[in-house]
Amino acid sequence: MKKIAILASGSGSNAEKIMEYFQDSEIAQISLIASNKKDAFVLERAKKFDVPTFIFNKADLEAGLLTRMLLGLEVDLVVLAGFLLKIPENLIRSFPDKIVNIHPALLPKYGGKGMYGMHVHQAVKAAKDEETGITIHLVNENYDEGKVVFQAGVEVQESDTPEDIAQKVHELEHKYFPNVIESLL
Ligand SMILES: Nc1nc2c(c(=O)[nH]1)N[C@@H](CN(C=O)c1ccc(C(=O)N[C@@H](CCC(=O)O)C(=O)O)cc1)CN2
Ligand SMILES: NCC(=O)N[C@@H]1O[C@H](COP(=O)([O-])[O-])[C@@H](O)[C@H]1O
Repeated sequence: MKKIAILASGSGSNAEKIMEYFQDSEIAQISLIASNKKDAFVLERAKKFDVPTFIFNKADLEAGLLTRMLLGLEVDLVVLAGFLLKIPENLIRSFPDKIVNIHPALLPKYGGKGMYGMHVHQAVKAAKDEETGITIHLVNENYDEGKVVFQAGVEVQESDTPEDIAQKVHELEHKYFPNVIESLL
């Protein structure tokens, strides 16, 4: 049975879809949901699925505390699902090509520092792009520059608000992320 840990900083709708997907799986289990925000709603979602949770801060992350926990749990894949801190070298070195992130745009467009959540959809709207989408990629030391493993696009209408765009992107994320995660195990 493969073990998956999810890191998330916010609501956790992607984390919930992943927990649902693997709930009765014989291939993998969600061993941990970890967050850097003690009030993140993802922690409530974890309780519904009886998934253990762990709260940490940026100093813990950079000191290797989370890395040691994930190694101790013998996690096979680390999934970033709306996680908003930079993954440090100590974690990347311990899980080479085993950390995967979902980004709410078609990288390399709209990536890098500051490009997260609604900031991304606002930028797509401001640019009057006719398409956006999702990118699922392996994580390296820089934001949004790791190897792309999957992309999917969706049309943006002129009348779409950033919130409409966010909804369309979330639908893509929920549809594809669990399957792509399974393909990486
Ligand atoms: N080493 C890596 N760490 C992380 C990556 C990555 O590709 N390599 N992806 C991000 C997720 N992400 C985009 O997909 C992303 C998240 C957050 C930011 C950002 O600018 N964060 C702010 C802090 C925000 C906060 O603390 O609320 C910042 O760094 O100033 C950019 C991209 C996860 N980690
Ligand atoms: N750059 C990172 C980033 O913006 N990640 C995005 O945060 C959202 C989390 O939603 P969720 O908490 O409902 O899963 C998702 O749209 C994800 O792509």
